Amino acid sequence: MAVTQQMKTGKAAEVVLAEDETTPDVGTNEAPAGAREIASLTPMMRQYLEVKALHPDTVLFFRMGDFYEMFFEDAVKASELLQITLTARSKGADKVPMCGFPYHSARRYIAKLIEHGLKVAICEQVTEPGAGPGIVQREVTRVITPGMVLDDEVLEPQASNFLAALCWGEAGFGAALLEASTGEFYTFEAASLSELVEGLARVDPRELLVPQGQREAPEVVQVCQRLSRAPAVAEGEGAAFEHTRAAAFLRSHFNVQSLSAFGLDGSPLATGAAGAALRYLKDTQKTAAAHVDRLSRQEKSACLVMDESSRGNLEVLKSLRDGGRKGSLLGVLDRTATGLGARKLARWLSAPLCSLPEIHARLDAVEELAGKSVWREELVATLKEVGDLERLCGRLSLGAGNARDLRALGLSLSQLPRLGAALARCDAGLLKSLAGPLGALPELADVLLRAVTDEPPVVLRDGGFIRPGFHAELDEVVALSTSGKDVLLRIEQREKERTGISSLKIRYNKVFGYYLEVTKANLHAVPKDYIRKQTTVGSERFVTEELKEYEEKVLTAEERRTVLELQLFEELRARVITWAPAIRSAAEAVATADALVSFARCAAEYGYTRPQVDDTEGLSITGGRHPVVERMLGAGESFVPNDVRLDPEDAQLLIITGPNMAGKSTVMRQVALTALMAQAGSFVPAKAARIGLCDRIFTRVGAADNLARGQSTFMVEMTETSHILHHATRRSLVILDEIGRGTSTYDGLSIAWAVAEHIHDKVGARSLFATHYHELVDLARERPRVKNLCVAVKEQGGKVIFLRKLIPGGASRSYGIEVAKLAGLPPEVVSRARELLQNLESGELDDAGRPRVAVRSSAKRSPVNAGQLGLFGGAAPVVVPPAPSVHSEVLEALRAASVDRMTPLEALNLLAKLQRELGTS
Ligand SMILES: Nc1ncnc2c1ncn2[C@@H]1O[C@H](COP(=O)(O)OP(=O)(O)OP(=O)(O)O)[C@@H](O)[C@H]1O
Repeated sequence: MAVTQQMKTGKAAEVVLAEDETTPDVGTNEAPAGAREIASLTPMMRQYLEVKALHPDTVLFFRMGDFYEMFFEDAVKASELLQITLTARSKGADKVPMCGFPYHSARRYIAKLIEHGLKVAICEQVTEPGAGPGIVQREVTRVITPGMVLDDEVLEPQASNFLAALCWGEAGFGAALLEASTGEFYTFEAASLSELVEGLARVDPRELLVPQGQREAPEVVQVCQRLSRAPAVAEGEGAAFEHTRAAAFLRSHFNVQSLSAFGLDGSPLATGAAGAALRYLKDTQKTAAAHVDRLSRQEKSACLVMDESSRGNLEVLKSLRDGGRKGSLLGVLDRTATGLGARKLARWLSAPLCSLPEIHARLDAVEELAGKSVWREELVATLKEVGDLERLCGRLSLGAGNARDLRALGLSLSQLPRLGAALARCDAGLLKSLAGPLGALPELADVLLRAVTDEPPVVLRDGGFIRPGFHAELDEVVALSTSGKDVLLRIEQREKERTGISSLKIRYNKVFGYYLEVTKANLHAVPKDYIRKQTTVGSERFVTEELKEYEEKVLTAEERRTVLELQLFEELRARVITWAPAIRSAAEAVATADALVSFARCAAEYGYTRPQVDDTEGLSITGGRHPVVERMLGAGESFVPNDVRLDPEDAQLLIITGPNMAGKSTVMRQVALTALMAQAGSFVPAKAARIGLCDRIFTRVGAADNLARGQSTFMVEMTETSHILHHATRRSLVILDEIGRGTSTYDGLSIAWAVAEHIHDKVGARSLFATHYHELVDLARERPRVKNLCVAVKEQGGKVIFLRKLIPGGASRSYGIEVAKLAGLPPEVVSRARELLQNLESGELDDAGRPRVAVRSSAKRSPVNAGQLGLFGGAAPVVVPPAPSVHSEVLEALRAASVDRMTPLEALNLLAKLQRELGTS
């Protein structure tokens, strides 16, 4: 990094430009390196192509002085995506497409390319121009990929940015999740693809790393399709995933004899994935990755599992409307003060706990913080002063940080003792335990704040970031360079007086150094001891022996100052790296405190209560509200609370009926969200709640096409339902909204009924089942643990009033047509729908066996027209006289038969005759 920074000089730019101008022949604009005559290229373009050949799948930013340039197809692609002008190097047939921008705007452009899922390789000048024979040497110093980002401008503060390395075999899948900017590193193994996707979805990775040649493997394609945001896919060397090699690599990185402490014994797939992920980080960032100092294994049973579609349906992290945080549970509950806390909270909501002691520990902490409002807000004020410790430490450890990062780290660390002292005074065990890691770093904070100035420059090479008084030698050199400048000013004044040339100036440029400039009109007054250096349009430039001497002193002092400052920066950085594990522990404590404070703020401000979480299999919520819907209601609207009780003994499956728009989905979702919040350690929007631990939450809500997966709405619905039936247990919470609506009524009803029976008889999971099939309420008569509930409405003056109240019993009507009317369907369509509904309700078929539904009321009055219209018949009905059919004769004979006066034999004979007439015997 230091070398990189040293190259950022204007002088380098001049040399490179000169090199540019003297190299007109750069070949044709057919890009691939292999296809061109390398020998005929200029040395610099040869160098470019050599570097590019090592990084073929990246956009190569090639440093040329103060600019990054791109060539060939990279230039074409980048100019379009970045909206920068495409130019050409050289002319005629040898034109090479090229584009570029000043080095200091690189972050912005990197961010854009990463957003498009591309990788960027940064190729820097690693020798000083003119330092040796030939052209400046260049090397790729970092590769930035969607999953390997360190820069604040590219990263969202509240969101994690994970790489997921995957490998698979007969035993299943191994995954490693690595966050380059913070050093978080986890592994897990999965027996099936669904389980793998569940584990990955918790962190929503930006990039997948798979073994060479596997990018198109069905496993990879499916993972990409099933995640809510398709990640970029990179391939890593196959050998890096190989178990023994990966294990050796990990052992050497963590400096341990065995990987058993990381839970990797007997887990070849997880080990392979972890080894490959860490190697990818080291290879792309070209560093030792010291901040990755721990690796933990995620156990499935440790947290409440939600599959990707359930998490999406419940809008836990993102709203379904636009994929943003607003309108999601996270959007409501995130009142954190730091990026660290926001990321922690998102993690807690995507993986709620399954361990009662841990849940209770969080709830105790939230209870204490919720009850002490003044003190809580003081904590918030302190937390706001803490920067992103994880990312600051990560950047500095990976060699990508600058002096501003040191200063920000120093300021943040200096707040920790205050935070620690406040937490140590708490009663809740979890809060108290956070104080420990916060007290370990005052020494580092002190050094950083004493060393770095208040407003250091972004670019290290610009210098001036070490505070006076921190380093004696540096102070001396700085004094010399500034006093040298004073001397130059005195010389200028003296020479003006000596020559009488009042416009005489001492100036500086990189080629000639310091010189005296005299305008043409004053040349007659130039003394003999001036040595002419250069003539320009309006003036002449001179030097003197005295000026040369001072220049030497000033420049030497400035160079020495730069060298010293960079050296001091490296020393400070090394100190940060030494303290990295302690910084990461402190960051973890800050994040936990912040997330708990955020829960407490919501609890206090939104009127939440502490849930009772236990290991029973029941669930009971009194006066429950939907945490998001209640916050979205407009002025004058208020949320109607509802009670829900699920019990394995007598209310395991609740069938919820009610008109459209009544609030069925809302009440079911609020039950799921309440359970999820409770297990994440949050208070819940209810008067009282008792939640028996859930192992998984499943939701099958709404019907969304998944065209990307090539499946129809109904297919998606059935696939998800089948997943639930296979994976739900007695401890699960299942939310099913309108199962079967994606197909014909009879098919849908049959499927819904069979699914409900299966859940009751075989699965035993606590379930809520909303449906428009009123027939389903009959299930309660047959099955002991089925209970019917409906959402009440009132009819008043021909209008439907939604009461939003959940009451026992089944709904008798749908009011779908009333809702359609509310939605503005044309009046004639609404009244025709009413007519059709009446027909349907009075029987399916008319006497002639035709669908009654189509008959218009007016037509019913006229026997001539009976049964003549097709479903949704046209404006001019075609009159066809009813053809006597065998069926209608048989029906007529049946109708005429007086069964109560027949002997059994007569009845049998009649049956046989009718069958013969139908041709079935
Ligand atoms: N308890 C409540 N208090 C206040 N408003 C509510 C309540 N429940 C639902 N609502 C409002 O009613 C709207 C419709 O609710 P919801 O989508 O749950 O109805 P639904 O019965 O599932 O409808 P459909 O059968 O058409 O899917 C919600 O968007 C919300 O604004």
